Amino acid sequence: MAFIQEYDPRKILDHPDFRVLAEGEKPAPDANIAAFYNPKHEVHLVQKPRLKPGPGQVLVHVRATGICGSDVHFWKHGRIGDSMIVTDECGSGHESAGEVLEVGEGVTQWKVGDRVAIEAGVPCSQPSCEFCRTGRYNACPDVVFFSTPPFHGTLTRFHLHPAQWLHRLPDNVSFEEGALCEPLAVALAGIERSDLRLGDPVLICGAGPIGLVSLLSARAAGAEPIVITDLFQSRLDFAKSMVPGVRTVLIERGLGPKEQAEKIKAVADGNVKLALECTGVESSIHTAIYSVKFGGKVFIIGVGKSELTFPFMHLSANEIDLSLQYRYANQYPKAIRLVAGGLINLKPLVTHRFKLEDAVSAFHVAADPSQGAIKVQITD
Ligand SMILES: NC(=O)c1ccc[n+]([C@@H]2O[C@H](COP(=O)([O-])OP(=O)(O)OC[C@H]3O[C@@H](n4cnc5c(N)ncnc54)[C@H](O)[C@@H]3O)[C@@H](O)[C@H]2O)c1
Ligand SMILES: OC[C@H](O)C(O)[C@@H](O)CO
Ligand SMILES: [Zn+2]
Ligand SMILES: [Zn+2]
Repeated sequence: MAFIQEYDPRKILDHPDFRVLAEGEKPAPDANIAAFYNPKHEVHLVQKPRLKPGPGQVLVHVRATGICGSDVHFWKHGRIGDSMIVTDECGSGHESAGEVLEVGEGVTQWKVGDRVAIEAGVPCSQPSCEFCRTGRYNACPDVVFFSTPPFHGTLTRFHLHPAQWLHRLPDNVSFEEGALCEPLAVALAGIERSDLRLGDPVLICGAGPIGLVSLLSARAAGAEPIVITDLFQSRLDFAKSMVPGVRTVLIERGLGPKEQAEKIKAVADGNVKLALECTGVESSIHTAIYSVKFGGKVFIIGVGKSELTFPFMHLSANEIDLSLQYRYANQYPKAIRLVAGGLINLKPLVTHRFKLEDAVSAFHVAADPSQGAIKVQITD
C-alpha cells in the first residue's frame, strides 16, 4: 500500500485510496476517515489514504477536534471572503489535539504516545519571509492553514504535521481542552494586542465560543467590570454560568447602536475602556464604538462582510483606536500554560460530543442554533 508523506492536498484527492463513503457505510475501525465539505455544500465522511511521516514530520492520532464557525461557513457558503474558496473536496477542522503515533526522520522532540495540541497554521518559516522572521507568522503569505481550502483539515483520524508546530499537553490538560486552545489562541492574541490592563472596564460583544473564551481571558487578565452582549438570553446565561461576576446586556433588534450603547454604559457604570468585538456584525461594531470612552479602544476579533461603514467622526472626536486580529501567532504555549495553571477553565464550553464516525451529525448540530450548542467536539 502506498503511503503519503506530503501535505499537498492533491496527493490525497488523486490517490486511488481516497473516496467518499456512502451514507450509512461503516468504515473499518482503523480507516483514516475524515469529514470533508465540497463546492456542492455537502459535508460527508471520506476515507483517506494511509499516511507516513516524512523527515521532520509527526503522525498524530487526532483525539479531539472542535467544529469552528468557519468550518460550518465553508460547508454552507463555500467561501470566506475573496481568497478562501472551496473549489474541490476539502477536509474540515483546525481545533485539534491528539497523540503521537509515529515520528519521521530527524524528529527528536517527540516520541510515540506524547500528547499534543496541533497548531493548524503552519507558516513557511523561511528567513526570506519577513513575517516569519519577525515573529508575526500569522501574516506569512505561504502559510498552510489546515482546513482552509485547498488544505485538508485536522478533523480526521490520522494527521501528518511538522514536528515544530505541535505543542506538548501537560497531564492535567485533556485532549478536549487542548483542542479548545485554538479558539483560546484567537482570544489571547486579541487580548495581548489590545493592551488590556488590570482593572480596565471591558465590553465583550457576542457570547459565542470566541466571545466566551475572550470573557475567560479578560477575567483572567483582571478586567473589571466586564459586560457581555448577545442577541440570545441563553448565551448570556451561559456566559454567567462560566463567569458569575460578568454583567450582561441583551441586544434588542429594534434598538440602534447608540441606544444599545446607553444600556451598556448603564450596566458598566460608565463608558468602557476597551471593547472586544466578537461578532463581526456591523451594528455590533457600532455599538462597541459608542460604548468606549475617549481614548479607548475597539478591538475587532469578529469577521464579516468585505466592506462596512464606521461612525468616522465619533471615532475621530473621541480618539478611539480600532484594531483587528487575523488568527494568531505565538499564543499556543501561553494558552496551554493558562489552562494547565488553572487560570482559564475551558471545560464547560464543550456542550456536545460525537464520535468521528458521526462527524456529519456533529456538523448538523453545530449549524443549527436551535440545538443550543456552544462547542461541538468530535472525539476518537
Ligand atoms: N479574527 C480571527 O482570526 C478569527 C478567528 C476565529 C473566529 N473569528 C470570528 O469571530 C466571530 C465569533 O466567532 P464565534 O465562533 O464565537 O461565532 P458565533 O457565531 O458562534 O458567535 C457569535 C455570537 O454573536 C452573537 N451576535 C450576533 N449578532 C450580534 C449583535 N448584533 N450583538 C451582540 N451579539 C451578537 C450571536 O448570537 C452569537 O452568540 C466570528 O465572526 C468568527 O468568524 C475570527
Ligand atoms: O480559528 C481560525 C479561523 O477559523 C480561521 O482563520 C478561518 O476563519 C479561516 O481560515
Ligand atoms: Zn476557527
Ligand atoms: Zn513565511
